Amino acid sequence: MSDLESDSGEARVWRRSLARNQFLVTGNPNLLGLPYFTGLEGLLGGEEDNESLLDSAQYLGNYDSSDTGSGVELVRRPPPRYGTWKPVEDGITLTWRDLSVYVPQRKTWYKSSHNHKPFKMVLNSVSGAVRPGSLVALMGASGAGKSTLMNALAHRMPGEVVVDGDILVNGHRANRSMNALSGYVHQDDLFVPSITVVEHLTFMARLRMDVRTTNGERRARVQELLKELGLSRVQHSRIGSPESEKSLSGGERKRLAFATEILTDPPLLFCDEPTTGLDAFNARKLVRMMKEMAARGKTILCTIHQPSTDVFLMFDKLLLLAEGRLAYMGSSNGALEFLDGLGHKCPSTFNPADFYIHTLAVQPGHELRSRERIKRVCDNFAVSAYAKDVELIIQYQDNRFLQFADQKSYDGSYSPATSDTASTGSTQDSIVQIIKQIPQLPGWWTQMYWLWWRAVLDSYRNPAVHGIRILQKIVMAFLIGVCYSGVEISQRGIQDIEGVLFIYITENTFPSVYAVLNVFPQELPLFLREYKNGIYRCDTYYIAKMAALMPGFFLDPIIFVTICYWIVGLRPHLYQFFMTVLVLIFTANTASSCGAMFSALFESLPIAMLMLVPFLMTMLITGGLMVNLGSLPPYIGWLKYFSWFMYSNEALTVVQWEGVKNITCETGPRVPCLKEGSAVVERYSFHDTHVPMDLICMTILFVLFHSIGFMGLMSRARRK
Ligand SMILES: Nc1ncnc2c1ncn2[C@@H]1O[C@H](COP(=O)(O)OP(=O)(O)OP(=O)(O)O)[C@@H](O)[C@H]1O
Repeated sequence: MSDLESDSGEARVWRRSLARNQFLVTGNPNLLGLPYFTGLEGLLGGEEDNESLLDSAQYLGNYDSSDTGSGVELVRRPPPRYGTWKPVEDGITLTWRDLSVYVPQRKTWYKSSHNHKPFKMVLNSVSGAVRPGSLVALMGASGAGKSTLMNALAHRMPGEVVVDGDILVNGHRANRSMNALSGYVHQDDLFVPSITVVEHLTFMARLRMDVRTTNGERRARVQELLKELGLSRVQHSRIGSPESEKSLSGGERKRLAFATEILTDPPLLFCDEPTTGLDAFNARKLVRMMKEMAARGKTILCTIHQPSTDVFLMFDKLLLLAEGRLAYMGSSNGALEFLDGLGHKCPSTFNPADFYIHTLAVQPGHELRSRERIKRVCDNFAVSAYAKDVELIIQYQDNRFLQFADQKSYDGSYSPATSDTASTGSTQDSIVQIIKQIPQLPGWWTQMYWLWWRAVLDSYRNPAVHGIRILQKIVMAFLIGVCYSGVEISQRGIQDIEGVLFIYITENTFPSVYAVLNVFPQELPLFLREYKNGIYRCDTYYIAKMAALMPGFFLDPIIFVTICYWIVGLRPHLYQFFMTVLVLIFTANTASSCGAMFSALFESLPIAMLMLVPFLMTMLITGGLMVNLGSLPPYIGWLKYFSWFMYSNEALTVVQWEGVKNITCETGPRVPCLKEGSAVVERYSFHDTHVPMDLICMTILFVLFHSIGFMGLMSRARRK
């Protein structure tokens, strides 16, 4: 050891050990002259005790600290074990000041309109700070606003919710860049049920880990997490869903959700009740993992319900919320002292966590008294020394922000007087400058590929989507074939042939529409969450989802026509057969695009169905199947241009009757007779030169329906 510097006035000494990057510190860190410590000036207020040194050590984020009795030993942490990119070394300090959240209130018929307030305040001017290297427990009674606070801090609030106040990351407004910086373990976990645990983690590793990470490193990280979270045994089990064909237990799902969020080792982690549903052993193990992450400089904010005493003691700091207000923020022991000072003493037999919740809950039957108690606690906290400590950290972070703004305005690239929105761009740039090592996400094609991969696994493991549908197609093809077998080219045969073509169209329309109708409503919550987390774009999701289903809309018509065409006895030429298949492939795909449009436009399946039925009926009527197109009134006739039934019907009719001569006439001069195929085509107001145009029009409808569907999904994703 060698003395490197000492402060003569107050005999503060710091020394560095001979081992590289290892410090033994005694005295006030303000005097150390290290860049890490300079920022703490004023924050520590000249305190010299070891506790503030430990805090300082934690503040550094990339140091481990221990109290040796005579001083504090700081040891630089080893570099991360995986990936070519390194986690953020300086860590993240998250601060928020006067944060209020207002949620919209729906107007109900029984509430008089003058009493109706459009917004309800669920968070009331809450301020706080979380420093790197700390594991903070966010506690409060049910409905206190814990999830709301976490969502607001994580910038994962629905669009209709109003968030007022400042949220700063290392002194800068983070906004959407928060997605790249943070992981968020939600209270309710959402997965694609048909894929396995390892497939899910592989998918996430491909889309969330830095693009420079090698495949071997990704696989190693997945295996490491499976092992650490005790999921190796179930890695090849399907995740399943809690309502049906259950596969993973609730605890396993929780652990998988946690593994998903820590895959990238984010510098900031929000966990909303991650231990709910876990047994004591797994809850302890999970919190210990968080503790280890915090010890590596991560910033972790975690809501927790009824933790056992030992789990509770693992948290460094405590944040208590009550009725949307801040009731306490500081060390876990400090909360007991603070409440004790207000006359709320924790009985020795009580778990402190239970005591806090009990003290800050609105107790049924004693609402008024409970609210008075909560108000008193919150009011007292606002003027307490604990609140001042928090305020000091916030002020320090504010100063960093102002320094940045001054610097930018000096450079001429930033004006502090500009609006919040205007400053967002510069602020995001600054975040990128500060936190240089946030993962670089994969590009458009990689996203497409992996989303398609997951969608294919999902759809082909779901028997309702393909297996049963193909079986149904085969059965229907035989049934229809038998009913119409032996049609002939005669006057009576015209009706039979047109009838069977009508059945072909409907049989390739309705199943295709309904096959996709539930695709988006069913997966909407998962899509919205993943989209908000910035895992992928809306267009890649939409296209991948459709691309995964599309082979079915090629296969269905091929199977159907191959069986049915020959049994019915339609024109026995390869050209007519292949053209019939082709037209029906176009029909099935256009119909599926219509289903996708309704699926994406409406949030739930029943509403999508409700809207679809009149639309399909209109398309069917204007398709020339039920009514001669020539007799449609002009004010409704234009709708036929949106009807793929019409294009398909025309193309199939032309293909069947093209070049047909000498159709036998019934005996008797009064019976009308169509002697040639062209006369049949004309009879239905079709044109025998229109087949290519029919195919082009169906393609245009396909693109139009998908474009509308995509825009619907996009606007929902942005709104929610
Ligand atoms: N989007 C919303 N619309 C209407 N009310 C909301 C919304 N979000 C939150 N609230 C209300 O705000 C209050 C706080 O909700 P929040 O979910 O944050 O509580 P919590 O402390 O996380 O509760 P719990 O522990 O039960 O999950 C509740 O009364 C809730 O009904």
